[in-house]
Amino acid sequence: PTNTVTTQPPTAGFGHGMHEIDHKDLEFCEDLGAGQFATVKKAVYIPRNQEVAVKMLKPGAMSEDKFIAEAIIMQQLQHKNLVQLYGVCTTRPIYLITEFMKNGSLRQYLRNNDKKLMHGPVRLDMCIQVCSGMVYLESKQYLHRDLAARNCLVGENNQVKVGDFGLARFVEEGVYNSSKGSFPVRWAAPEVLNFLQFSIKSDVWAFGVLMWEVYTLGKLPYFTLKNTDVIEHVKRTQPPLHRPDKINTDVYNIMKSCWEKNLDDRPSFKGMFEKLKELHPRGY
Ligand SMILES: CN(C)c1ccc2c(c1)CCN(c1cccc(-c3cc(Nc4ccc(C(=O)N5CCOCC5)cn4)c(=O)n(C)c3)c1CO)C2=O
Repeated sequence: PTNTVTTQPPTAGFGHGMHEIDHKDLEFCEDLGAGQFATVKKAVYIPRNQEVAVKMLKPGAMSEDKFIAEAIIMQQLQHKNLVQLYGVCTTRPIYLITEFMKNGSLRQYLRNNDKKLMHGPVRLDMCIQVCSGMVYLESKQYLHRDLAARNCLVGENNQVKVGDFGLARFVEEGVYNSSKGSFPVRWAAPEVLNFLQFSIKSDVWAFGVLMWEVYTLGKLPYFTLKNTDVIEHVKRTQPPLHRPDKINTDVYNIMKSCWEKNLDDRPSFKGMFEKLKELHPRGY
């Protein structure tokens, strides 16, 4: 029932429990880019003099009402490896105010910093951080639905966080699978390609592809194939992606386990997290 009085749980807002942020409390700085669904600007949240990112949903790209309702749940998802949603401006255009990550998307970071990322531990550490954020979402039975290096962000000293979790649900019908062919086929599990069957196990499949992106320093999965051929390839090729150079066999085995055809044979994020931590030289 919506009419019960609930004491606001401690939210990730700016501490005052409200999830509504007023436009006038934001001082905008430079553009951070425009995704398919939103344009994002850097800003300062004046009352706390805090750097934030402001995501302005592109009108029509996402159903705004559904999103506002979801924002309250998203704001309560709090973990050091999830980009924190601080609050929303519900007056149109809808703004989402999130934590600012100074080094942008993980995919860009991998491609722009390949020199210093060449040695193993850093790449394994990045996979462990993403896995840690996904262990938390798994524990909350919250699906990402579009896990990929482009949807993760990098902060100070190689800190990696999972972003835009759950937003895929609010993309207006037809935007994802529109003629623009923007559906993330290269990260999609067979049951998603066949039946759009999303589950934590399809997020696990995507995590395996993300690990491959990290170890290839941001290569496009199946870069020799075009989207339509990827669908056929994934259905009949096991493992779907070749072994990246200079990867530890145990790490590659974990990556391959994400791509089991039968989703029940794929590991949990919790299970992978434990195994990945054991493989890290500095130990966790
Ligand atoms: C439905 N799905 C899956 C969605 C929905 C929205 C979005 C995405 C997926 C993912 C893409 N995206 C999006 C679009 C634009 C910005 C952000 C985006 C970019 C940030 N940070 C930065 C920092 C620096 C730079 C930069 O310019 N450089 C160049 C110099 O070297 C350092 C990096 C870019 N972004 C940031 O902190 N947040 C929270 C979001 C984001 C991430 O949020 C979205 O807004």
